[in-house]
Amino acid sequence: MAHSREASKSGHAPHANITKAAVHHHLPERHHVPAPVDYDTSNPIETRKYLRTYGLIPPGVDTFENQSKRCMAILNSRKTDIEKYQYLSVLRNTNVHLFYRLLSDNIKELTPLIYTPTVGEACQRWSELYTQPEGLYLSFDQDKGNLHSVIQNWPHDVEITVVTDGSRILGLGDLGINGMGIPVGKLSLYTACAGIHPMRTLPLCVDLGTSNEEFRNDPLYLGSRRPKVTPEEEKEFLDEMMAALTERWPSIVIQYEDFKNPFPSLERYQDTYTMFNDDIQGTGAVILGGFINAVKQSGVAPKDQRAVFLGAGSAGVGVAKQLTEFFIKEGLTEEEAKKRFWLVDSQGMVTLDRPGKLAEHKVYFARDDNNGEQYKTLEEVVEYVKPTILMGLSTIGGAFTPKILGRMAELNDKPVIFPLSNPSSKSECTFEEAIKYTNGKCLFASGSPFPTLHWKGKDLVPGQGNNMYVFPGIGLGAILSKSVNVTQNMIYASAEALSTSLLPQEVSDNWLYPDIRRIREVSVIVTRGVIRAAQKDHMDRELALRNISDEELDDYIRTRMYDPFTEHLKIEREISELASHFNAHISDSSSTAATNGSRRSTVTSRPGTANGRPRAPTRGQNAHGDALTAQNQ
Ligand SMILES: NC(=O)c1ccc[n+]([C@@H]2O[C@H](COP(=O)([O-])OP(=O)(O)OC[C@H]3O[C@@H](n4cnc5c(N)ncnc54)[C@H](O)[C@@H]3O)[C@@H](O)[C@H]2O)c1
Ligand SMILES: O=C(O)C[C@H](O)C(=O)O
Ligand SMILES: [Mg+2]
Repeated sequence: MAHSREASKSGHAPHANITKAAVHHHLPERHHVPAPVDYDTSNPIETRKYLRTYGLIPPGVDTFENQSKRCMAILNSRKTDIEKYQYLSVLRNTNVHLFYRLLSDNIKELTPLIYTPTVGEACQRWSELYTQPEGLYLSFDQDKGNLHSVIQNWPHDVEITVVTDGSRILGLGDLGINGMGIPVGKLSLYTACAGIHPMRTLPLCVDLGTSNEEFRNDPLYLGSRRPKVTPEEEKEFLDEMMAALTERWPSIVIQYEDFKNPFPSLERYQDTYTMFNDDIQGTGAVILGGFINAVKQSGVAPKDQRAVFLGAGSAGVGVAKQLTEFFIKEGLTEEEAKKRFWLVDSQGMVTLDRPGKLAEHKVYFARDDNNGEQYKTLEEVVEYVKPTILMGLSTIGGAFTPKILGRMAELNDKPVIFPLSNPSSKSECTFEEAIKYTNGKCLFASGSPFPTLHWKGKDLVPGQGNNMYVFPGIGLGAILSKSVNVTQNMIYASAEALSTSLLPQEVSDNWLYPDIRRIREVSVIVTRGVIRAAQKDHMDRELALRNISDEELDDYIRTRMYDPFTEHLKIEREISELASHFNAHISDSSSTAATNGSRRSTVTSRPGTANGRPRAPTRGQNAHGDALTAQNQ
C-alpha cells in the first residue's frame, strides 16, 4: 500500500512550530468526548493535550512499528482463528487507524482472519459472541414503515453500504441476523483495499426472519424469531429501505450481499439506484478477470472451451453470464457462446426437459441438446461433456473428487479448475488435491485462500478467485464518478482491468490473479476502468474526470483514498492551524492594544473559520472555536 514511510517511521509527522507550553496552557476546554481512536499510543504529546487524553495513555509515544509489533504478538498469542478475529474486531472498534495500518502491512496474513474463511465461523456464532455494535440492523417486525427514522440514528455520513438479509451466508446457509459479519468484513476490505474512509461505510443487516430453526430456538439468537417473510413482503421492505437510504444519503452506493435469491432485487433496483449485487456481478467479474488470463495460458480458443459448472445459483449463473459476454466479445454469436456452458445443480444437469419447474435464472443456460438424457452426477456430466473448465459454486466441499480431477487431467493439457465455494470447508477441492490429482497440470483458483504448496521442487502459489479483487474498485469507481447506476459495462470493465493488473513477473509465473499484497494498486486500476466505463455510459456526474488522462485519473484516485498512515496528520494540522491562529491573535491583540486599548473584541474568530474562509467542520472544531473566543475575551 502506498503510504508515507516517513510518517510511519516516527509515528507522526514533523511538527509545526508550536510550543508545548502554548498547547498545554492556552488551548481551550474541549467539550467533545474523546473517541476511542484518540487514545492511540502513537499520538504525540501535543495531540493528547489537544484531545484531552493526556495522562490517560502511558507517557511513552509509540512508533507505528512498535504498535504493529505489539498487536501482532498479541494476535499470535491467541490460539484459535476465531479468537484472533475477536481481537481484530476489538482493535477496529477501539483504534480504527491502527487496525487499518496493521491490515495494510499484513494484508495477506490478516485477510483470512477478518474475511473468508474465519468470518464464516464468526457469523455462525455472531449472537453467541456478540460484544459490540458494528452496523445498523433494520427489522421487518419492528421497523417496517419507519425505516427512514431508524436510519437517522446512524451517526455518520455514508458513501457506501453493504446489505445482507443473512439468508445465504457463504456456503453456510441461512444465518439470519448473524450474517452481519459479512457486511462488516466486506466493508473492512473496502477500506483496506480501496481506501474508502472507515467512517463513510455502513454495514447493514435486514432482519426479515430466518428459515434457520436452530437459531429461532436458540435463546442467545439476537434476531427476530419469525420465519422468513414472503417474497412480496421482502420486496416492500427493500423498496422502503432503498428509498430511505437514498433520501438520507443521495449518492450512496448500495452493495447487495449474500441474499438467497438476489435476482429480483437486482432487476428491480439496478436502473433506479446506484447499486450492484456482489455475488452475481462481482463474482462474475472476478472470475472473468482470472479466466481471461487462464485462456491465454491454456491455449484453448473460446470456441473450443467447454465449461461445466457445479452450482447454478446466483454465483454460478453470474459467472456463466460474464464469461458468455467475454466469448461474444471474442467473436462467438450469443447462441454459440451460451452453448459453451453446462450447469449442474442439486438435481443434476440443468436441461429444459428435466422434470419439475426450472427456476427462472437457470432457463437461459438450460440445455436443449441432451436427447432426453438426464445426467445426475457430476461424474456423469464430466464424462458426457468432456470439459476444459470445471467451476465450483455449489457449497459442496470435496465435490471435485480425485477421480473427477484425474479425468480432467486426462482430457486436457491445462484443465481450468476453479473450486470457488466459501468458506474453505465448502471448497469443492483443496489446492493440494487439485495439484496432486491433475499431476500439477491445472490452472487453479479458489474462493477461499489456500497455502503455497511445495510440489516437485517448486513452490506453487494458488490463485484466489474471490470478489474481493473487484468489489472495492467497483464501489470506489461508482463513488468517485458519482455514477447514477452501476451498469453492466462498469462490471465488465472491472474484470478487464483486473486481468491487466498483473506484473510481468506474475504473468511469467503463470499467475491468474495479482499478488494480494498489491491490492491497493490493483484497486486503483480497477477503479479507473470502472470510472471510464461509467463515462462511456454517461452515468457519471463528476464531469471533471472526463477530460483528464489515465495517469491523472490514477493520481486522483490515490489522493482520494483513505490512508491510515497519514490520518493523524489531519489532527496535527488542526492543532498547528489553531496555534498559528492563536499566535496571530496574541500579536495582533498586543500590537493593537498598544495603540488602541480595546480592539480585542473585534478580533475574536468565528467558530469554524480559518483566514476568514469557512472551513468544513471537523471533530471538536465548533466546540474548539467557541471556547477560543470565550477564552480570549
Ligand atoms: N469466490 C467467490 O468470490 C464467491 C462469490 C460468490 C459466491 N461464492 C460461493 O459460491 C457458493 C454458492 O453461492 P450462490 O450465491 O450461488 O448460492 P446459491 O444458493 O444461489 O446456489 C447454490 C447452487 O448450488 C447447487 N447445489 C447445492 N447442492 C448441490 C449438490 N449437492 N450438487 C450440485 N449442486 C448443488 C444449488 O442447486 C444451487 O444451484 C457459496 O459457497 C458462496 O460462498 C463464492
Ligand atoms: O464472501 C466471500 O468471500 C465471497 C462471496 O461474496 C461469497 O458469498 O462467498
Ligand atoms: Mg457473497
